[in-house]
Amino acid sequence: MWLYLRTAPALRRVWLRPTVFQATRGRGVKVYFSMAEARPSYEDIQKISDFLLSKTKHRPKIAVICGSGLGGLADVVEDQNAIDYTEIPNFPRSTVPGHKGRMVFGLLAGKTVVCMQGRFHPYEGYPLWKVALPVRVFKLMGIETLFVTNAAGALNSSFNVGDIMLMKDHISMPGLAGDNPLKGHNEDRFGPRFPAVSDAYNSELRQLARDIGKELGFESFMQEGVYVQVGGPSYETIAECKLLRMLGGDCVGMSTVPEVIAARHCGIRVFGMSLVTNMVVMDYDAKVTVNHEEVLETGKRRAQDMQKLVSKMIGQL
Ligand SMILES: O=P(O)(O)O[C@H]1O[C@H](CO)[C@@H](O)[C@H]1O
Ligand SMILES: Nc1nc2[nH]cnc2c(=O)[nH]1
Repeated sequence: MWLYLRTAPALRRVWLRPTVFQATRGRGVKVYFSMAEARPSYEDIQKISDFLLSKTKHRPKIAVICGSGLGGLADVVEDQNAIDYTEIPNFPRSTVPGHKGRMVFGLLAGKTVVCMQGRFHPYEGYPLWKVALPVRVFKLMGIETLFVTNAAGALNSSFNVGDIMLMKDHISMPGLAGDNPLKGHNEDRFGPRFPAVSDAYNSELRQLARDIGKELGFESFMQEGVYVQVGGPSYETIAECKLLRMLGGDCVGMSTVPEVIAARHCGIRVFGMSLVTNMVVMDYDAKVTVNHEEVLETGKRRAQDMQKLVSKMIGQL
């Protein structure tokens, strides 16, 4: 059963699920309803894609999702058309400092791109399908390659603040606990019910990053490793950090994996990169704690190098 609610700024369609049936003596059956926001259909996502393409002459095949404090890349896009998320119908809003909340179309290193200057996170209250929604919009726009960046804490003690880690794999804590952006009805027009993600991070793009990193003299601060996605927004306890390191994680953050899973599901190839903005706290005697200001500050310091690496890679695609 559908219920239509008028909420700012739009009319929202809410699916009412009958959840509890309770027999009442002599009075038939009582039905209780719980509310869940309806997922957009393929056609709804097509409308978002058409809306965006109607606002720009650019027709990108490459998309970039910028992490916390790493949106500067979108500012150097040339001949740009920027669309605020608040203008896009049925699109989430950015609520986190360091995420401007704009979709920027234009040219980077001579290639047509679209950059998301700000991503969505589960801790903002968004379900995983909504966090990954922009990737499906990208698919219907014609995107073939996705670059994802994020700010992350290093679990690997041989890493340093300011290192760039090429993502070779991930561990999704929400995924292992049963939450996944693909949970629920599978839309076959995007991809199969059971997609493989053992090859999620494209090895040729990783090799290109290594080669370009070498050319740029970045070898001393380039790493490769496994990103662990946690729910946040609280940072990890010391015991959690020790556990995640034992599981094989090199960096930890609160994002990226939902977008990567949705991208691989619909056949978009992915390159992922983490900027180490802090070392996680592993010592009970430590006097330091992690904070978002430090995360954004490190982002600023290393942003230029990350931008150089990403634009050179895009230039060579
Ligand atoms: O992953 P991005 O969006 O780069 O941001 C990272 O930094 C924030 C915490 O400081 C969290 O949102 C974490 O996921
Ligand atoms: N979960 C998590 N996310 C981060 N983003 C940047 N640093 C961190 C961190 O230490 N932990």
